Amino acid sequence: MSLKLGVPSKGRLMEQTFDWFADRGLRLARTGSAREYAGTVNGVDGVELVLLSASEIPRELAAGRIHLGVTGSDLVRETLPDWPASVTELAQMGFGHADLILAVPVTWVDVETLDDLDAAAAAFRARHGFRLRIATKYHRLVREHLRAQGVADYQLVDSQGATEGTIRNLTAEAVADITSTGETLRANHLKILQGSPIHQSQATLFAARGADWSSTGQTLQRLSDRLGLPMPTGFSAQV
Ligand SMILES: Nc1ncnc2c1ncn2[C@@H]1O[C@H](COP(=O)(O)OP(=O)(O)OP(=O)(O)O)[C@@H](O)[C@H]1O
Ligand SMILES: O=P(O)(O)OC[C@H]1O[C@H](OP(=O)(O)OP(=O)(O)O)[C@H](O)[C@@H]1O
Repeated sequence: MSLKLGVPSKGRLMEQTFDWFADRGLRLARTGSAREYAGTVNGVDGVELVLLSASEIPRELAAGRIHLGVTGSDLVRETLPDWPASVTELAQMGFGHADLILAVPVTWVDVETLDDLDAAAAAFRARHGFRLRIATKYHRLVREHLRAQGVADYQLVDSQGATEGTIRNLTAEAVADITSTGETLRANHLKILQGSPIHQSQATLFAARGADWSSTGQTLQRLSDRLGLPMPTGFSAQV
């Protein structure tokens, strides 16, 4: 049985993943046409490349259908309840950095912090008769963060893309989304609430606890050696 390595199938995340492995002596390459999501790994025997949407990789890891996977740390935390029970982090890869933040319109001059948002949310509910709406696709992470900070007077509305546009479209009053350059927020006249981001994400190499390691433990050992990573505990090489 080969060890299945899942990597993002397109865009910068795929290219930077290929570069990260190449810097460590492993050549990842797509095979066939640009639309064929299969590939090869040269440098360590017994590793099969599986190209997947970055957002599907957490679920594939949790189901044990891939042994290793590269995706954003935000997507693993958002997708998998109790993620450390399903996967273990092998390496933070140093690219794909993005902060999950809360943002409100720049015209809300009295709202700079989460405490301010909490106060504004109470006033909003009193005035409008419904809870302030926060648009996001990061439901789990946002709920956990707001619960930990004692903020309850809000509702989440789902937005799977173009989230910053929801305020202009009057479907939300605030957004929780990832940002890297800040350009999308600026273009939509939004400002980030002060304080730590909800999560600081980067591309990360994960191993699936539930995958079948019975015949792939030795391959993981060879791969870890090649990448200069310690062999993770609980995945010991099988002879
Ligand atoms: N503007 C950005 N800058 C840096 N990282 C980003 C940016 N947008 C997304 N990311 C990161 O890239 C990863 C993948 O994001 P995204 O959700 O777009 O992938 P995806 O849903 O798999 O894409 P698709 O469904 O179109 O294949 C996430 O971990 C996210 O944090
Ligand atoms: O801070 P910036 O560099 O402007 O990047 C932030 C934008 O990037 C992501 O969107 P993406 O391009 O993935 O499209 P989406 O809106 O469909 O999620 C994210 O959702 C923000 O909209």
